[in-house]
Amino acid sequence: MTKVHESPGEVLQSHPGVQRVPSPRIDMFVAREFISAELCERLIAKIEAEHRPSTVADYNGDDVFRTSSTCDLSRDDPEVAALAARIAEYSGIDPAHAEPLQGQRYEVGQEFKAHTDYFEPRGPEFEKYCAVAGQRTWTFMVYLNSVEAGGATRFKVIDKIIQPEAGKLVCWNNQRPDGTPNPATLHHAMKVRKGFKYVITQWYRERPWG
Ligand SMILES: O=C(O)CCC(=O)C(=O)O
Ligand SMILES: [Fe+2]
Repeated sequence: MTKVHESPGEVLQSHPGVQRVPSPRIDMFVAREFISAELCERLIAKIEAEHRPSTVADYNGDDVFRTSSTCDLSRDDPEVAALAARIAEYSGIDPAHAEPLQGQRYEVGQEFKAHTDYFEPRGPEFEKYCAVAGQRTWTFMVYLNSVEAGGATRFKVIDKIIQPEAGKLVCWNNQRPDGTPNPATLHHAMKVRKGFKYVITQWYRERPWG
């Protein structure tokens, strides 16, 4: 059993095979082969079956800021529910704080320019997105395929690039230890140059999702 006083960072650190990204500015971990190649394939099929243009909070006037597609993965799908449960258990985070799981799909030329996953505390849409469940805390992202070219995730403040690889988990705390948003989490899903890119994303909130 996970002890309640353990932080997600401590819980994550305890798993065999997990690597802490060596930066004093961000709590970030990578685990290869977090899910099987077979599960990756089935999740890709679900994303292919249903996706819509991705959206952004706090529109900044750039119509090509996020050009990917998003799939809302249903909790009624037992495989989706099992994956959400697995991530919660792995992180030690209360599953009630999880947003619905999403899939993201990128074609050649598509990207999500440098952004943070937290909502701008003074932004016009903070109230709309955060009134019930509060700010985003941790991001868990699993790459579902190895992209033929391009598609890496670049954290430019900490000078770290994560390459897509089927089943690889990357996760980070969007907040600093004092609970304020951490600008060092800035990241860019770089353009796919060849093939497709698929990921799943699990975001957690300060309070239960509702
Ligand atoms: O696809 C990626 O590499 C990153 C995706 C991302 O940053 C997001 O969906 O918030
Ligand atoms: Fe992001």
